[in-house]
Amino acid sequence: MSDLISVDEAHRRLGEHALLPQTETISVADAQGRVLAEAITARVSRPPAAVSAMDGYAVRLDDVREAGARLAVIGEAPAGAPFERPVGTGQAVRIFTGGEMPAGTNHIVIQEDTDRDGDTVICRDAYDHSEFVRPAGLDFAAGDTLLTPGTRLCAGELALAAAANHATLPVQRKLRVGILANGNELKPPGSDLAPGEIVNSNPAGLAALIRDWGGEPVDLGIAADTIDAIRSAIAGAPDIDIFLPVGGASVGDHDLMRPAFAAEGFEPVFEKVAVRPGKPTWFSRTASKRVLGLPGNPASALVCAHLFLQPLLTGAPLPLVKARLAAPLPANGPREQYMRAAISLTDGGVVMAHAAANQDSSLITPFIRSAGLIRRLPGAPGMETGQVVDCILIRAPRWTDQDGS
Ligand SMILES: Nc1nc2c(c(=O)[nH]1)N[C@H]1C(S)=C(S)[C@@H](COP(=O)(O)OP(=O)(O)OC[C@H]3O[C@@H](n4cnc5c(N)ncnc54)[C@H](O)[C@@H]3O)O[C@H]1N2
Ligand code: MOO
Repeated sequence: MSDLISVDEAHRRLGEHALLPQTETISVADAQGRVLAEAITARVSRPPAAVSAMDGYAVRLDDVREAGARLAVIGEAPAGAPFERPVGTGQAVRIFTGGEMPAGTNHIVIQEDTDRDGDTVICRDAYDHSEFVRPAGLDFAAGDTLLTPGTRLCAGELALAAAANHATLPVQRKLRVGILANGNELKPPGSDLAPGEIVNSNPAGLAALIRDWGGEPVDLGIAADTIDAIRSAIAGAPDIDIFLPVGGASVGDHDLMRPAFAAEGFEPVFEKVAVRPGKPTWFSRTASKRVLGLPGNPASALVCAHLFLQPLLTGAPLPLVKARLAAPLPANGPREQYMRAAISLTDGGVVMAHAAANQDSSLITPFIRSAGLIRRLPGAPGMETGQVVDCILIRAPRWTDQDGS
């Protein structure tokens, strides 16, 4: 089980052991960014009846085929208060945007093209086809399936669900991801640091990514470098779906995360991945829980969260784009490599990737300039400026970025 597996094989095993989503029902007002669990069907038609698209007069088209028609105004139809009687030949109804078309009318003359003489409206122009009428169900009809399961709810989807007369929506319950740091050297941000101590910085970045991917981060704190300390942190967090231990993943005497989780009943699915950075990344499971072990090196932790936690949380393929290299790259070694890179646009609109000069796995600073990770397959030859590479987007590019080195 200690085999070094490829990134593709790791993805296959993650997919095989993905947690089945559970459903909860929440208010539309709280549903931004959530993932629909069931199809949403329209409870009403929109618009519910034919309505006017403009302020003006609802008329019979046949009455205004000649310029200068004089029609008797027999009532009003503002939005929300339909005019109930049928409209006959030679008659018109004053109507406002969103008002229902009265029975018998099939055309709107906008008010700018009319003159008013007491209860008579004079339509100055001639018309040969119906205008400014929105038919019933133009947007959607009652019973239409509007949204399918798996849809992420953004502005358009939320407006649509509300318009279809849904106050609540069935969504996937957020997976609770428990971030567990480990290391006697770690202290919370803001601490007075003694010699040898460093800041526990990885959870801050990982929690942000978990939220971006629709999960709920839970800070399980810092466990000391003993199996018992790690085991009690695991046992003390019973409502976690995915444990995310960070650090203690490698082969040193203080790398105790795997044995601690094994002692708590987690069975290994993979133990190492041929990826750079992040070779010690590991994944284990019980019947209802998963644990993705990330290396403690900050760049390894963030990159491997993108590569392996993201698909576990979103169930979606990684967001790949093609870009041209802004600078040459050396040949790659035997591990698949993901290089932090700025993503920018040339004046001509070509997407460019510029790998950070230093790819050391301890560095955090390159992430503030990097919107992408250039993917280099095992043994890939050196590449020249302008050649096309695959990049995983790790955040929306700021297209004004010009350089990432
Ligand atoms: N003899 C070998 N040594 C190492 C190997 C190997 O194969 N053989 N692998 C190296 C690789 S690759 C990586 S990556 C690291 C992984 O190390 P661990 O996951 O065991 O991480 P730690 O040793 O706990 O920490 C590494 C580094 O990161 C710092 N760290 C840890 N946690 C945090 C945190 N929450 N916030 C900020 N910084 C953190 C820690 O202080 C260390 O400096 O192992 C190599 N070694
Ligand atoms: O995998 Mo480690 O991340 O190479 O430093």
